[in-house]
Amino acid sequence: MVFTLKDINVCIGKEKILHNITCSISRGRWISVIGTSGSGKSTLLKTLKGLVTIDSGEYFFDNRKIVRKKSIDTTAISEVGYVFQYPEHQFFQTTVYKELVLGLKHKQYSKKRKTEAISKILQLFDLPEEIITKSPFQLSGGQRRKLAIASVMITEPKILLLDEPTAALDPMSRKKIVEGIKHWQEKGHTVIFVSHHMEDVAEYSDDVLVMQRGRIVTHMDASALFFHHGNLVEESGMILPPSVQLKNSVEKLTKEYVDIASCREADILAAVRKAVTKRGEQIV
Ligand SMILES: Nc1ncnc2c1ncn2[C@@H]1O[C@H](COP(=O)(O)OP(=O)(O)OP(=O)(O)O)[C@@H](O)[C@H]1O
Repeated sequence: MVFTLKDINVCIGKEKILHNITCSISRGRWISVIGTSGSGKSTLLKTLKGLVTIDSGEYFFDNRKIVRKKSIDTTAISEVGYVFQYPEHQFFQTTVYKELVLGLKHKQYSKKRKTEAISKILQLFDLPEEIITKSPFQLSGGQRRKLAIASVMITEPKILLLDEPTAALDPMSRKKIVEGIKHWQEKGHTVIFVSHHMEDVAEYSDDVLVMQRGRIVTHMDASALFFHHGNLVEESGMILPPSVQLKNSVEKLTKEYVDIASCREADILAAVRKAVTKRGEQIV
């Protein structure tokens, strides 16, 4: 297990924000964290990155206990990259170039290699080279979000904590970025992804963690959650992904269970198409 939390409680001021959080996360998986606004998703991510004080409970990273007297040994989690919910919170440099080169400061790269690494990451995120002399605060909202992810990715973390990384992005940019992250995860990296986009959650997650009022309501395989425990999603105040809603409507209409391998949209649409075609043939 890369992360193991046991009975973690987090208070901010006098308010208890996280209640008895217990969960284990394996390496190499994509875990999405969902829940309505204020359910504690960002606070959970901040807890994993050691950005909030843990009131009580135990935190193990790679099976090593890393909380001592409420504070986290952050050097133990240096391979964990964190993309803030609001990109503005992570920019400290005066130019995009400085922001990106900062991520390479621990690498023994020549100037040429640094420039190449920066060009490569800009290309990956579809950001024009011209922006490198600009202040991060002169970029558009979507460009800032891309820069926020790029400036963490350039450090080559093994684990990425992403807090709503695609908010404020147009649909094409969103798809491109999430697919890029998926491609990176499939090479053996771990992704913990907070998102309100249920389509993305269904499309890319291995497991989903559902939060409600600072508690983990459930943590299970994405297909099992959306196909067999959709009530937990809805009872927690969220809406099922459109493709899952379509599957449910077809099942209601045909009174037959539609068997589907995964909750990825293409798999659902193929199975629904098959079920509808079969029914059409029976009618004829
Ligand atoms: N710095 C803070 N001071 C006081 N309360 C806070 C602070 N940060 C978070 N909270 C409270 O903790 C609770 C959980 O907030 P959190 O940001 O973790 O929720 P979230 O699920 O990420 O919400 P969203 O989807 O809106 O980003 C909320 O009630 C919030 O008001």
